[in-house]
This record gives sequence, C-alpha cells and structure tokens, in this order.
Amino acid sequence: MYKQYVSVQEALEIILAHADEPMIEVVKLEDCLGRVLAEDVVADSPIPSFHKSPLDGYAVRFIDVKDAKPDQPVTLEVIESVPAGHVPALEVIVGKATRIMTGAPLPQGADTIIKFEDTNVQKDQTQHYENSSQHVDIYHVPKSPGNYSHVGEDMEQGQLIVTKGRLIDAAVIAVLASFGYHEVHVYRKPNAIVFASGDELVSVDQQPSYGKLRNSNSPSITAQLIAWGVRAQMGGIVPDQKEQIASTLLAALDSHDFVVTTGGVSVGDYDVMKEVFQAIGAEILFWRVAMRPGTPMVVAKWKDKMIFGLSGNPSAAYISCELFVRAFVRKIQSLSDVWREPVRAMLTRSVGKVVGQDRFLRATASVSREGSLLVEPLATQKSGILSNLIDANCLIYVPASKQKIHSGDSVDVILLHPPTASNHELNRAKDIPLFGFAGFANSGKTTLVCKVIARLREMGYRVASVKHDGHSFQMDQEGKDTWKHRQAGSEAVTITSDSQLAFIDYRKYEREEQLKQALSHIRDVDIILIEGFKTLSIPKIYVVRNPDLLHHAYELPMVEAIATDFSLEQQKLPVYDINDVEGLSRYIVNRVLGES
Ligand SMILES: Nc1nc2c(c(=O)[nH]1)N[C@H]1C(S)=C(S)[C@@H](COP(=O)(O)OP(=O)(O)OC[C@H]3O[C@@H](n4cnc5c(N)ncnc54)[C@H](O)[C@@H]3O)O[C@H]1N2
Ligand code: MOO
Repeated sequence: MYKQYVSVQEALEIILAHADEPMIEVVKLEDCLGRVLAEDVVADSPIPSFHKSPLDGYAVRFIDVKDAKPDQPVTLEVIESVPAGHVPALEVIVGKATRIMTGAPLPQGADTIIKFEDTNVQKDQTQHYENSSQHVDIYHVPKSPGNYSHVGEDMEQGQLIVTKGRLIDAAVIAVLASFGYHEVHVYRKPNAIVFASGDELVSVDQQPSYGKLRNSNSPSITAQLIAWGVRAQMGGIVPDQKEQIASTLLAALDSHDFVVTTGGVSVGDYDVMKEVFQAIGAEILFWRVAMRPGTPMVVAKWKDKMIFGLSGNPSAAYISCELFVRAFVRKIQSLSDVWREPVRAMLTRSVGKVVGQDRFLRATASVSREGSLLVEPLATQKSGILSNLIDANCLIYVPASKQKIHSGDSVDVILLHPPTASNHELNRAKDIPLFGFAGFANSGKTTLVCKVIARLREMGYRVASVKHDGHSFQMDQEGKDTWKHRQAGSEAVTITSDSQLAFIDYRKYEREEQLKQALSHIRDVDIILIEGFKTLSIPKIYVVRNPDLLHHAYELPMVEAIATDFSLEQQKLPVYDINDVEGLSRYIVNRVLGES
C-alpha cells in the first residue's frame, strides 16, 4: 500500500530519492546558454597571460618619474609605441618611456603606466620613434609602481573557476570562451510531456460551451517546465476515460523522461488518475500531501520514469509544480538548491487559517525603502483561483501548527520571483514583535502604555519601549560631560555606566528612520511597545478620548483595536475600555506573541 497524506518534507524526499543522475552530452559554446555545466572549469593558463597595460598612456620606470608634479614635470624620451596585440621591441631604460595602448603587453623594464591625461607630448605625434626624439612630460604619478594588470590577476593557472552543476549564463560563457571551450560538456536536458484530464476541458483555440472551460493547466505547466530547462511539450487533453488515459500515458512514457498530468486525482467519481497509474503498472509512491493548496497529488514511478499527477485546480497545480516538480527537475539536471530556502519577511496583513495543514499562501513580496522584506498575502487563497497567480511572486509558508498569522509577524516566504520595490516605510531591524499605541495629544496613551508595560512585566515578559516626542526633548544637561562632547562637535554621544546606557544622536532623521534607529539598539526583550509614530505601518491600538477624533482609527495604518473611555456604537474594529489594562495586555500578548 502506498503512503497517504505525506508531509511536504516527506513528499520532497520521496521525489528526490527517485531523481536519477543526469546524462552528459557535448554542445557547441554558442548553444550552451541556459544549460547546466557538467565539467569543472579549471584555468589551464593564467589570465591575463602577460603583464598588460590597463590604460592608454606611457609605460615608464617608477623610479624615473616618482617626483613628478604638475608644476615640476619629469621629461622622458619616448622610444616606441605599442598597440594592443603587438609585442614591445625595446626595453624601457633610465629616462625612457614607451607609448602604450590599453591591452598591450608591458615592455621590459617598465613597472608603471602613466595615463595620457597626466602627460603632455612635446613634439608632433608620430608612429615611428626610431629616428625621432619625441619627448613626453609626466605631470602626475601613481603612489606606487605596479599599476598594470599582472599575469594571473584575473584567473590564476590551476584555479577552479566554475564548478559543474552551474547554470550557464553569459558570465560562464565568457569564462568558457577565455579558456577555449568551443564545445562544452553539459547535462542532457530532460524531456517531458504534460497532459490535462477532464471531460470539461476544451483546447485553447475552442469556444467553451456551458459547463466547459479552456485547458489552462497544460500551457502553464509546460511553460514552468521550459523555464526550468526541460524540453517540455503539451500533450493535449485526455478525457476522464481510463483506457484512453492508460494508452496515452504508456505511449508518452516510452519517449519521455517524465510525465505530468493535471486533474482527476481527488476522490470524485471520475478522478481516475491514480487507478490508471496502477493499471499501467506504475508504483504509486504517494497520494495526497498534507498541504493546501495541492493536497490531491499523486506521484508514481513507471520503470525508471516518474509520473506527477497534479491537481486540476489551476493554482494548486501551479504551486505543486513550483515546489515539487521543480525540485525534481533541478535534481535531474544536477542543479543545486532544489528547494528554495525560505527567507523571513514581515507580514503586512493578518490571515486566519482554516485548515490544519501546511499552507502555501500566494503573496506579494516587496522590499521597503529601508531594505526590509515585506510580504502581503493576496486577497483570495482558493485553489481554483487562477488570476492572483499573476501577482504572486512568493508563497508564504504557514506550518500546520499555526492557527493565524498576524500583521507584523516574521513569516517564512518562498520567493518564486524577485521581490518588487515597496512604498512601505518601516524597517524592523530585529525579529522582536512590535506593538504600537497611537493617539493625539491628551488621549491618555502614555498612561495606558505605562500600565500595559507594568502588566506585561507582571506576566513575565521582558518589555522595551520607544516613545516618539513631537517636540524637541532634552536629555543632556548643560555643563555635563556628554554636553561638552556635543559642544565639541560629536554627532552622537553615548554614555554608559554599569547600570545603564544612553545614546543621544543629534542628527536629523525622517520619522521611520527614527524608529529604525531606536529599534536597532534594542535586543533581548520579548516585545517592543511603540508610543507615537502613528503614521508608520506597525500593528497598533488607537487611543482616543475625543469622539471627534474616532475616525482616525480607520485612517491610520494598521490600527487593530480602539481603546477609549466613551461608549461606542458597533464598530468594525474591536473596542476596549481605556482602563481595561488586563484585556488590552491579553490582546497584545495573544496578537504578537502568539500566546493566550
Ligand atoms: N470530496 C472531496 N472533494 C474534493 C476534495 C476532497 O478532499 N474531498 N479535494 C478538493 C481539492 S482540495 C482539490 S485541489 C480538487 C482537486 O481535484 P482534482 O485534482 O481531481 O481535479 P479536477 O477535479 O479534475 O479539477 C479541479 C478543478 O480544476 C479545473 N481544471 C481541471 N483541469 C483543468 C485544466 N487543465 N485547466 C483549467 N482548469 C482545470 C476543473 O474544471 C475543476 O474546476 O478536488 C476537490 N474536491
Ligand atoms: O488541495 Mo486543493 O488544491 O486546496 O483545493
């Protein structure tokens, strides 16, 4: 009996265990772009192979020119001119110089190149120096000799330059060309065919009648495979009819390294894919992965060929393909990083989780102006929804154990494409959860923050806080030593003792940079409470005691709850009494520390 409901990790391990070593073939250099290198490239000669000039100028002896200055030039006699590709005939001896072009070999005796801009030729320029006595004035010299390209400066003889398993791009091609690889050993491209199953499907060029739809999976899966280096072809639509699928598959398996199908892998009356795989003698490696989307996936092996039966739901098929088929495809091409390592990103919107399975949420990752990675889950996560794949450049991985992920959380993200630039402004320097209290003057937010700090302390949490002051506060005292440092011109004064440390930075920062700077000094606490900074994107409680200001709760970014002392009609946001320190503290703990 085959395995059912394997974990994501197990599914990956099983698939990779069946990914065989690739074969090697030889292709011409001009055909190797995008292929995978099957041999190590070791420098069989140094590059450059001769000392060469990196400038258009004069090759000289440093000792002759070292004292040259703009008002005291040194004059040398020019003995010859060497273009690139030509060999110098004469040695540079005392008082002589060779006119030299970029890329030309350094003449004997010379150890320094003076660029044209630092020289002045005294006579008419001529190509023939043997009988003329042309001179050059040198006005400026480098600090030391040796400003030419040395033998092996770029690549030393015997050095390993590119390792096998590397995807060949233009840079690798430059190296291959430099060492004379007019033919290159590469791993053979795997070939594959993609079928779609379902009586409801019509091909792309047809008009679907009621109840039917166009087959979008085959083109998209084929495109994914091609992008990963597979010679993939679309095998068309097969009806939900066992014998027909079986014969189609057998013919396809014969001439392809692996086969991908979509649809027919769930528990419906016409979900026949698994049975067909068994009927043609394939071994089912597993059926169903404990993840969403993409639960109903069946992976089988027929002789030495793999069959991936992906879900019919377009985004489930796309995501399973991105994760599992891609890993397989990379392994059989000997590429590394078969599984994209997740990176951490800050979630900008909370999401609840409806299933007790690992989830991969379609999302948009972006880099904030300060360089933090942010991630925004897309509005709908239904596996039948195709359109939001357009905006999904990443998947948020939410392990089965998490019930909800909250905005401000640090989450695992699998990047499918590079993140976009973001207009989000906050950069959290550390992974400590932040929670804010925002309000206008006299809202009572300081009193509330202090009570919450005290309560969180009682609950055993280590708390740090950051306060934004709308005015210019005074930390320094006139006449004290830190004040004297400041007066002397120090831009940031730090004072420490065995019991405390204070850092006073006198530079002006934009609002979000102020918070970033403040956060960069905090570590080893469980939570950081932020008072003020109401316009920044951090999860926050809006504190309000003036009904006229209530509307800001819905205008400021990331307000999650309201704390007030007046009674309110039904609100979209949860409302707490401003004195309900226990309730508010529990909310914060629950919310950002994931505990209750
Ligand atoms: N009783 C249950 N029903 C379902 C379960 C379950 O656990 N119990 N799982 C659901 C989940 S989750 C998924 S995902 C789907 C997967 O079903 P199949 O993989 O068998 O796929 P189909 O039923 O063939 O199709 C699903 C859906 O996708 C459309 N589709 C199919 N192929 C294509 C294509 N080539 N291009 C575009 N769209 C396609 C198809 O019309 C369906 O709407 O099962 C749930 N059911
Ligand atoms: O496993 Mo299915 O792909 O979520 O709908």
